[in-house]
Amino acid sequence: MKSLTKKDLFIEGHWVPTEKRFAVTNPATGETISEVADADAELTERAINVAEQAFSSWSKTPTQERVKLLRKWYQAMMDNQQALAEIMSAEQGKPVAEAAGEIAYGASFVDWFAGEAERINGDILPHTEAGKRVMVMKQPIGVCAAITPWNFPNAMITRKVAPALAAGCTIVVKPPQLTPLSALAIAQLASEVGIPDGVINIVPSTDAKTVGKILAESPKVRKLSFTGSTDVGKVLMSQCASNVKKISLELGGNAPFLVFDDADLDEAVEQLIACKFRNAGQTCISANRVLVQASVADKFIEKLKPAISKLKLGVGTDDVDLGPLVNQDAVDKVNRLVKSAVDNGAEVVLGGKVDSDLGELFYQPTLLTGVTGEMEISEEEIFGPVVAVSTFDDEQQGIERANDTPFGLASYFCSRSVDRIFRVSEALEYGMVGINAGGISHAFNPFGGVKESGIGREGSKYGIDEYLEIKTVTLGGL
Ligand SMILES: O=CCCC(=O)O
Repeated sequence: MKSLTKKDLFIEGHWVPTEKRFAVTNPATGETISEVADADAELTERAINVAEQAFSSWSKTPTQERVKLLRKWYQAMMDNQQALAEIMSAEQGKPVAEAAGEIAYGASFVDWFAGEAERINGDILPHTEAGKRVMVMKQPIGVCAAITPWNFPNAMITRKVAPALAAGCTIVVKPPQLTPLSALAIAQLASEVGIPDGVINIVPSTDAKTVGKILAESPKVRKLSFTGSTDVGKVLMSQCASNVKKISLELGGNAPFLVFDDADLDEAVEQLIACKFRNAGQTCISANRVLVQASVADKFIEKLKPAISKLKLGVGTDDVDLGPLVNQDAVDKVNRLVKSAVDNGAEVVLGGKVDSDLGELFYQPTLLTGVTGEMEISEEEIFGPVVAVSTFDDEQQGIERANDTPFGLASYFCSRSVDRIFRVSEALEYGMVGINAGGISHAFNPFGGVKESGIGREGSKYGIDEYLEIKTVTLGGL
């Protein structure tokens, strides 16, 4: 087996160096861990052309052959789980154990979509005219592009690449500048297990605007899937409009986490901690606004305090619960939101600053109370380890506050009453609702949002449809 630490572009099964390179740093230490090749417009076009050539044979490869290769790729990721987790932790900062969890989560999309490849079935429909039948065929959409974020350097790639390959599509991936190494490592494994050259191409780049525009505007690319900010998603969507490209967007969120007066408060605390502190809060489905019914707020906060206090912050290679934030911009944003909340009357109960003994990117697990819906911290995605608690009086007000945002990705609530569970889950304007559950992500769940949180669903039995076209074939003369 070759080393999984790769630093060049991956195009047509070859490692392609470039003269211009960029540094990838370890957020825990500030050290440069690699100098990675930097794709420009020409290399991006080359990757698209290669994916187009590979499409003609991959799309015709028998399903069972594609399934076999996907299952081998899944197994290779699991066999190398620890090595991949160490690469991820070094470039992204999350604890190695958590990174290993992400590798299993990421690999599970490959396994899941290998299964879905076996169930791409068409239909034969009756026709109103005698002597006619209608066949519905499902065909791979063509060359795909994926633009992925730094917070889940493995799973956000596999959640797009696996259904694309399962459907018979080829793909060009632009991984994030901050975490390209995880992407290149799984490309190496794909190559080792025999996924044909050109089926997966990886083009890390510092010029995200140019590469993104080429991928969005190229008529050779028939589908673009993006996970990232709403602002960038809107730009890509307008660029994709130039050739009416199919697009999936998984964008920003502002997840409410409601605790009702009939909740099991111990369970609510446990689920909130799991949800909020995953990846140090740098998760698009992280609880952003913790809304607690006023009558149970004091009791809830008393239970929450010790649970947050015992979280261990530190370097990802140690036995810790959370690592550093990804870079200084991330820390600056959290500092700004916390300061503005405090200036407007919120109280810091725990944390509220960087732990500079550990380093400048290590933000302490933080609890803020007295937060209101008007504060910036309630309107923006915090993307850091800050629990911002506000209160509401009754169910109706809780739902209104929860829906009072242009975003609609994930939402959560805790309640033990069956009628409330149905009422509230129907009333929440979100693509995903966790009830007494802070963990809602699985390969078999549809993942995606409404409103400005995106378009389309990833994972699940629905996820493969994003990579397929439906063709209606009417047969006469029967
Ligand atoms: O942050 C985005 C995705 C996280 C997940 O898949 O649970």
